[in-house]
Amino acid sequence: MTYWSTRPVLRAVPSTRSLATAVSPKEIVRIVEVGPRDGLQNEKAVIPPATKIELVNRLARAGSNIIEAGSFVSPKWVPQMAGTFEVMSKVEKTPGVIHQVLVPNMKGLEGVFSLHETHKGPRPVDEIAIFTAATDAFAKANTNCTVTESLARLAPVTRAALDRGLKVRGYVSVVITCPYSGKVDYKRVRDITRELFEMGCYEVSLGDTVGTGNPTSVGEMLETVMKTSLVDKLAAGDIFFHDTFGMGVANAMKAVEMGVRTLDSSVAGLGGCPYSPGATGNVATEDILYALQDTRFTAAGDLDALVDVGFWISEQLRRNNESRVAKAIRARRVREQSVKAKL
Ligand SMILES: CC(C)(COP(=O)([O-])OP(=O)([O-])OC[C@H]1O[C@@H](n2cnc3c(N)ncnc32)[C@H](O)[C@@H]1OP(=O)([O-])[O-])[C@@H](O)C(=O)NCCC(=O)NCCSC(=O)C[C@@](C)(O)CC(=O)[O-]
Repeated sequence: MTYWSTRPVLRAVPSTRSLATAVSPKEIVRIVEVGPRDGLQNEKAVIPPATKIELVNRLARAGSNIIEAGSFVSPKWVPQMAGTFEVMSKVEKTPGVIHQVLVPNMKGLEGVFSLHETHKGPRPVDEIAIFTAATDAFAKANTNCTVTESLARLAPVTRAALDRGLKVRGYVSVVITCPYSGKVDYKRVRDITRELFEMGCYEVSLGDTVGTGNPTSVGEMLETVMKTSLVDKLAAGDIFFHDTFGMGVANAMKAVEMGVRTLDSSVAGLGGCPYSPGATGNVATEDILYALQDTRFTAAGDLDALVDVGFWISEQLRRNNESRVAKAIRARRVREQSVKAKL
């Protein structure tokens, strides 16, 4: 069978075809690879900067073209993210690959500025991501302040980043369920999303941080959020699924069906969130790429190469690879090799 090696990369319509026979070009779904940040931040093992750099570079070589590579947060709060300055200063800059980092406050942004001032060559950071939550309880656990306080803290960070030519992406956590205060009011998600857009974010990622959502609740949440004047922008926005209940791929496909054109995922299903007890890893990038195959959508990334990256990083972390697609592909490779050996 050849479908394992089908590469879900951009496919152009050959110009020699007549209009009558031309295949419609596929619509692009952007994939933000968050494994090196949201993934590694919640793994028990703290890996050295050299391994993180290798991960980011291997992902780029495997075709990931938007990579969240680290975060400039307090190492006391998230020790796994210590060393992001070094990681970003040594990551290979490949044309066409966007490197993003998470920033919680002005101190974090100053870290990015100082990296850019001292770095020789192209700027290592193309975009920053700021984050807040849909509930005060989660915002306090994650950033030691309420949602309103976090938005007030993030507004000047966004302005300063935009002034220096850095694009800004926003995250809203716990858009379905909060691990501390239960079911979330989707109107609150809508209002916070709107504030992030008004602040200057070009895209807002809606995180089902606990991973309790299913296609029905995700659909209801998206419908509420899309009932604003910002429907177009949200359609260009994205949604971020943790896979605690195994609904990650189904939820992602539901979001795509509803017009969302960016998805966040982690190679090998790395990660979770340190302030979200019980949350498992993110939906695996390999699983999303597989689900998008044979649809009218296409996304960057070489599935076979990403499977290799996923097994490599899982080995470094001494953890299991949580991508079901990756495990199935590896099992198939083993079978094919043993058949060949017998010939
Ligand atoms: C926001 C703070 C800093 C507030 O934490 P705080 O304790 O209120 O901050 P503070 O201003 O009082 O500072 C405390 C100490 O941290 C230092 N500090 C302060 N800022 C920085 C910084 N940027 N970089 C490095 N150090 C910093 C600061 O210098 C000081 O050091 P000390 O004087 O004690 O030695 C803290 O709560 C924090 O770092 N939180 C980050 C939590 C985090 O990274 N969570 C995971 C990311 S969010 C997520 O994963 C969800 C998402 C986005 O993926 C979507 C989803 O799935 O839901």
